[in-house]
Amino acid sequence: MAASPPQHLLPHHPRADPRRLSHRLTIASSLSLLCCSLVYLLSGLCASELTDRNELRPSTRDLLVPGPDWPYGRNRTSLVSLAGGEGAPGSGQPAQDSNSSGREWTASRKLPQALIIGVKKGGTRALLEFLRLHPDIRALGSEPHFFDRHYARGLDWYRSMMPKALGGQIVMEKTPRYFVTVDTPARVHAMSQDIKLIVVVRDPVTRAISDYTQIISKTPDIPPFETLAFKNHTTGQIDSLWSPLWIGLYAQHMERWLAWFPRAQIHLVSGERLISDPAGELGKVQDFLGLQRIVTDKHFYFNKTKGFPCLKKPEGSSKPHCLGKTKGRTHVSIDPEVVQKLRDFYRPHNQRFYQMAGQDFGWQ
Ligand SMILES: Nc1ncnc2c1ncn2[C@@H]1O[C@H](COP(=O)(O)OS(=O)(=O)O)[C@@H](OP(=O)(O)O)[C@H]1O
Repeated sequence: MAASPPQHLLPHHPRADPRRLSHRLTIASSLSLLCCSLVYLLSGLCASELTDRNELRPSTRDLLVPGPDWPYGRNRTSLVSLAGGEGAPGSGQPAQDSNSSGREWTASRKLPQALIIGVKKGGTRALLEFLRLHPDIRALGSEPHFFDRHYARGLDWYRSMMPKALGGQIVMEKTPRYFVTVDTPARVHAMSQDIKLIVVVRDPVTRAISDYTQIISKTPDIPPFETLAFKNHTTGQIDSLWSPLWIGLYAQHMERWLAWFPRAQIHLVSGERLISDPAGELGKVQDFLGLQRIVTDKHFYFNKTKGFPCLKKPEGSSKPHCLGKTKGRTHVSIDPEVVQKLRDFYRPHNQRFYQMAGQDFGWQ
């Protein structure tokens, strides 16, 4: 007959002790309840964190939708912009949204609350691309030219061109030609009396040469700068109606805007300081837009090869970014005597502009 093991070595069968069993069951169910609560709490936290990141603060990378001068294609929007080119409002189709991974159903298309209205060759692309780093700004990559060329398409069309934005975000676009087109101030005013207007101004002589450099790069057969700049080269009479010179009559253009908007609603950016101190100029623009100063000197570095400030690695990207090669190009060389004549021509106009602006931009 086989011997039974001693009683204390026998496996303890629960049924053998109902009191212990119920005690253990109570502990087990309390533990599982605690675990469930913990899992629930943690998943809730994760969900709300995702919501914050995607809805309230789309990543900087999502906001870096390249415009025509921004050589880093990323999605279909940027290709549409690139295809449209500067001055073309894309395909006329509603804007594709850059932040397709985000919770777009909470975002909507709104009319812009801020515009970069000029000036051509002032540094408007640099300003727009730098502002885009701000999570509270949604900016259209291409120039829609709504108020100067496509006004007849109506505000619904204009709205449909804008990128989707969340509640607190500011929608903006840049079309440098607005500053000099006669009907634009009244049209902008009819859309919004509160809109914030930004003008990047640059020494009008350098600006004119920059403008001409672009024109001759597209149409190499045009006459020399001197021929177009003077009505009569011998008498030195300037042709102020020649577009590259006419655009530089800032006081004249500013006067038209001031007939519709108070001075406080127009912010002037120095094109020269945008190059020498981009963070300083961006700080003032962010203040003007009522935004937190998020774009700071941490975002910029000076690229010696390009000779201009560029962006350090934007969030989510491993590469620094500079503007495209049509920005910051070598200007055609102009006879210094001609340059001096132009400086003399602009001096009184610049003085008048400084008075209107309440700011001396230090052009010679
Ligand atoms: N960071 C940076 N990188 C490159 N270029 C810069 C930058 N900041 C300002 N700029 C100046 O911007 C000038 C072009 O101005 P815009 O962008 O307003 O031109 S345009 O009206 O949209 O064609 C361009 O003019 P050019 O130098 O004549 O090419 C630049 O001087």
